[in-house]
Amino acid sequence: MAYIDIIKEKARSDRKTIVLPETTDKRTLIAASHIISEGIANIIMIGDEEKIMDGAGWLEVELGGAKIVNPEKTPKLEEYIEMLYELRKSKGMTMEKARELILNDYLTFGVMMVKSNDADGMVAGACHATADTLRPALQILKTAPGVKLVSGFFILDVPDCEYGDNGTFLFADCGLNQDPTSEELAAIADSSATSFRQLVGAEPVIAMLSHSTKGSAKHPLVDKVEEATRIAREKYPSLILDGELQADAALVPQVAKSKAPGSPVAGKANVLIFPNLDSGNIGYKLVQRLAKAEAYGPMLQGISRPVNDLSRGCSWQDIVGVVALTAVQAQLA
Ligand SMILES: CC(C)(COP(=O)(O)OP(=O)(O)OC[C@H]1O[C@@H](n2cnc3c(N)ncnc32)[C@H](O)[C@@H]1OP(=O)(O)O)[C@@H](O)C(=O)NCCC(=O)NCCS
Ligand SMILES: CC(=O)OP(=O)(O)O
Repeated sequence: MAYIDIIKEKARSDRKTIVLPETTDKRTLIAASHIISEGIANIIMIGDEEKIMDGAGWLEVELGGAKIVNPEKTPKLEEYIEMLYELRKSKGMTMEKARELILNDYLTFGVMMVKSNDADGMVAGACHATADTLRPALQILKTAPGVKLVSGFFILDVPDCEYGDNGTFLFADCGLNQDPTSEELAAIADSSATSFRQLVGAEPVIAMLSHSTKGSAKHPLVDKVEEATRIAREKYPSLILDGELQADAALVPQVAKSKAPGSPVAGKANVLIFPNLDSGNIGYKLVQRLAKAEAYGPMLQGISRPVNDLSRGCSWQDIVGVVALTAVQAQLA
């Protein structure tokens, strides 16, 4: 069974309610119809019912089972405005600004639905840049208890691949933290271990990636990853984690033997922690496009409720996959 089919099956076993606020996006409408017909999640779409149904009619997709919430007509309008104002007034939010956001910014409206337990999770980002998609989630939902940093990961399912967990990998951070410190990289490794266990169901084997393996290069960039490895080992001693490792040493047993003999991770890694967002974002897109991998994300970890992003380059199938993964996160929340 393909990785994502297992996730869809899990999602179906305890159906959650996911908000899709980008209802002018064609791929989102097509994805919604598949999610409903496959029973993966209950769907809430935000916007004007007539416009959404016109869009669906034009695309010839069935949205019969979706709940449509129009911010202008919802009985929850005043409650959400008041709540947003209360949550953000110390950061300069006014009642007027809160009203404008709740009425006009569907991403903020969707996050407020999740915050208010009117939905279990949200997926957006097909037609919004990541910064705009994630900001309301970070501002309103905040980190989960005991977590300092939210980070972004992808699940990659690589065809015909003998590495990782039968070709399935977690890559982080590919979406959020632009230049994490050593301390932050260690925290990203710990959150990624939890996400991997939850969503892949296997033991994480974590490589802290660099352009150097075990001191083969000298540079402050290498020192950062070496220090992150030291911190992670000290703070999370039960993790199977090693660094600094180049990608080939992390993945390929033959290369691991010569570059990092004796490493518990080299040649076996299934969780790859990138040193910064340039390498993480470029790395996942190369694997997705050149190796024809399925790429689901950027998913968030460390946030208090499940809200996940998409690439603007996503397909409707990617949206279905991320919704299924979001539903599984919601089951575990
Ligand atoms: C997401 C992002 C926009 C946040 O940065 P920002 O707009 O400058 O916003 P701020 O730093 O003021 O953060 C906004 C809020 O989110 C919180 N926040 C930001 N990053 C956070 C993180 N990694 N973990 C937890 N909270 C975070 C801040 O604490 C702040 O909360 P507050 O307003 O209650 O104080 C920024 O990190 C970013 O642009 N990341 C890259 C996204 C991207 O382009 N990715 C590539 C494509 S996937
Ligand atoms: C994840 C990502 O790179 O998002 P986008 O392609 O929308 O910038």
